[in-house]
Amino acid sequence: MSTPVISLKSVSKSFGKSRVLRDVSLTVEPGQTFAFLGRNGAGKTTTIRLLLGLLKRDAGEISVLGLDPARDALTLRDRVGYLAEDQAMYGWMRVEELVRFVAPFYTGWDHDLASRYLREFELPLATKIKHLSKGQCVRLGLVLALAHRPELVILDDPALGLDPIMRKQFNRDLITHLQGEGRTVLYSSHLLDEVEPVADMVAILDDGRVLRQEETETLRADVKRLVLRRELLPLVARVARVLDVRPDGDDVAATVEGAEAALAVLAREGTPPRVVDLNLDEIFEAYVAGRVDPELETVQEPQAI
Ligand SMILES: Nc1ncnc2c1ncn2[C@@H]1O[C@H](COP(=O)(O)OP(=O)(O)OP(=O)(O)O)[C@@H](O)[C@H]1O
Repeated sequence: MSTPVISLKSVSKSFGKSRVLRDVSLTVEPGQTFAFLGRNGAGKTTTIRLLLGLLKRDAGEISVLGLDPARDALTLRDRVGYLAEDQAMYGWMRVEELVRFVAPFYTGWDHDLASRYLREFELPLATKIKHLSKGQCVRLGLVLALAHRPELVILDDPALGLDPIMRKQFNRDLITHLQGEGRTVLYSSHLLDEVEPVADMVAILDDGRVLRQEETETLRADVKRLVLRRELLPLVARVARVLDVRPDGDDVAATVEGAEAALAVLAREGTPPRVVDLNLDEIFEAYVAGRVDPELETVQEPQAI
């Protein structure tokens, strides 16, 4: 087993009385593109700030590239590329001035690569930062995050300020390029259709807790929507976790974790359901906003013990 690039073990963080992260454990392996998913306020940015040593944890262990960010934040800054959600930049500088200003902070700054990204992202070198559009600011932030060829790239909602065409290009070209170079990418987002084609691993964070970390393909195989007669639900709930149930004509559509076991038990009963494959968006929604009857939860209780 290789050493993980990122490891969080039982990490907690509060701001005053508000507990923002509860017992968070995550692992990101070298070369992975890791999608860190959560709704607004779930705790994604707080986790990222802990990884960069910009905040201190209250409890738990964190290792990034083998270092403790609370102690080695400066060393890490040289080895990690970070694009913040709301990147603050010196508005009075021109694009080329800012790039020249930032370069000496990094030992591995690659001037040719910076020029290439500036060209590819069509950034106007002589324009002042304060006159750039939002999308241009994101693209400039990316140049600054990537030109020192970091081993780990952390992108906090990077596609947020980009138009749909730029977003597609971003995913197809940039992430593929980073993957091709073997870089590890942690990509925080709630624009899931953007993440789906590029992520190897997915973690779903909700209200400061990790609900699931799984390889994207495994998650898709494990979580399915089954359309079946309502009276069969308790049977399913005994072998699988029902995340969401909603009416579907005379039947119900149940989104379940553990689809294989559910299908096996329904096959034994001679009542195979209609199976619907789900995209990441639908899986995410089932985990964070799924609704299940209270009576079904009672059936499920023994499973949780
Ligand atoms: N410095 C702070 N002081 C107090 N509360 C904070 C601070 N930073 C974050 N929070 C709170 O912690 C919670 C998690 O915020 P965080 O920014 O980590 O969420 P997020 O998942 O990144 O959300 P978004 O997708 O909206 O950026 C929120 O309720 C937020 O208000």
